[in-house]
Amino acid sequence: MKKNILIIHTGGTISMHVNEETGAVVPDDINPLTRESEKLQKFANTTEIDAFNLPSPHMTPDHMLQLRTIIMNTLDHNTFDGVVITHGTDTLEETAYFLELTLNTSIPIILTGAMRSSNELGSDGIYNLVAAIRVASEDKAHGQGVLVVMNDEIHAAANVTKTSTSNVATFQSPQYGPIGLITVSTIHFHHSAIFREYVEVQQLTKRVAMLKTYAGMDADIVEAISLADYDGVVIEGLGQGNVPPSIVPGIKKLLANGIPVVVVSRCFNGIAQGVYGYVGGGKMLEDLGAIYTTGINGQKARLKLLVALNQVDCSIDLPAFFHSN
Ligand SMILES: NC(=O)C[C@H](N)C(=O)O
Repeated sequence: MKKNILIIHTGGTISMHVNEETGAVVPDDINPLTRESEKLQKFANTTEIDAFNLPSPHMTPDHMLQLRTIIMNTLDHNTFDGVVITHGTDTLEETAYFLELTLNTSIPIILTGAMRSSNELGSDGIYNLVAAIRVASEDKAHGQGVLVVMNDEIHAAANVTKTSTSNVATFQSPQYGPIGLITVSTIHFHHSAIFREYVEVQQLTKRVAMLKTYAGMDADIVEAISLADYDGVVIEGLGQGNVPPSIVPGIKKLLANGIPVVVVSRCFNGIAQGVYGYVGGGKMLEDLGAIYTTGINGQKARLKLLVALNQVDCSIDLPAFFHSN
C-alpha cells in the first residue's frame, strides 16, 4: 500500500533553474518541483508544502527550528508515514544534523537536494526526490534517525558531509560510509545509525562561533571572539586537535570567562583527542578545560553546542554530551 509522505520544500538548487541569458543558477518564483507533483503520486500519496525558498547559504538555525516545529506539528496529527525535505546542498548536512538532535520520532525524516538545477542537462533533482520518497516509505527506515538520500545512497545525518563542490556524488560519510543504497527495485540498509540523542529546544538565544586553525594563525582572531558576545566556541584544530601556540592565551581567556570551548579536527577522518602536551597540544588544551568531541565535523559540533546551550532544562553535562557520539 502506498504511504502518506509529507514533502517540505526549503529551496536550494533542486528548486532553481539556469537563466539562459546570464548563465547564473537562480531561484524560481514558482518551485519547478511542483510541475512534477503528479509523477510523485506513483510512489506515495504526497502532500507538498513550501516552507521556504532559500538558497541554503541563507539558512539559519532559526529556519531549522521552524522546520522542526512544522514537522512536530504534523507528527502530532499522525497523518504522515514519513517526511521528505528538499534543501540546498551547501548546508544540507547542518539542517539534517540539527533535526537529528532535536526531533524525537521514529518516522523516517529524509533530506535530499540536487547538484544540477531543474533545466540543466542531467538534472538530478527529481531523481533524488523520488529516491527520498521511496526511502521515506520504507519500513526499514523507521528508527534510523534523520537520513540524507542523494545519488542512490543513504547517509546518517551525523556522519554525512558535502565533499565536492559540483560532483553529483558529493555527499559522503568519511570513515563510516553510507548506511544504505538504492537500486531500481530495492532499498537496502546494510548498516544502522548507531547512536541517537535527543535534546529539547524551543528557542535559540545563545550564540556559538567557529574558528578554523592554520599554521601561523594570529592571536587577535580568538581575542576578538573572546571580546564579542559568544556563549560557546568551536575550534577546528589541526591533526588530533592541536592549535598554534599564538591562540592559547585567547582560549585560556574564553575558558576563564566560562565560555565552553569544543575542539574538533580539521581532518575529515579520525577522532580529535588530547594527546600532545606541547603548548597548544590537545592534552594541554584538555587539561585547561577544552572539550574534545568524537568524530563530528566543525559545523556539526557547532550545532551540537548551540543545541546544548539552548536546551530547555539546561541539564546537559557538556563533556559527556560531546563524548557520546
Ligand atoms: N546544490 C545546491 O543546492 C547548492 C546551492 N548553492 C544551495 O545550497 O542552495
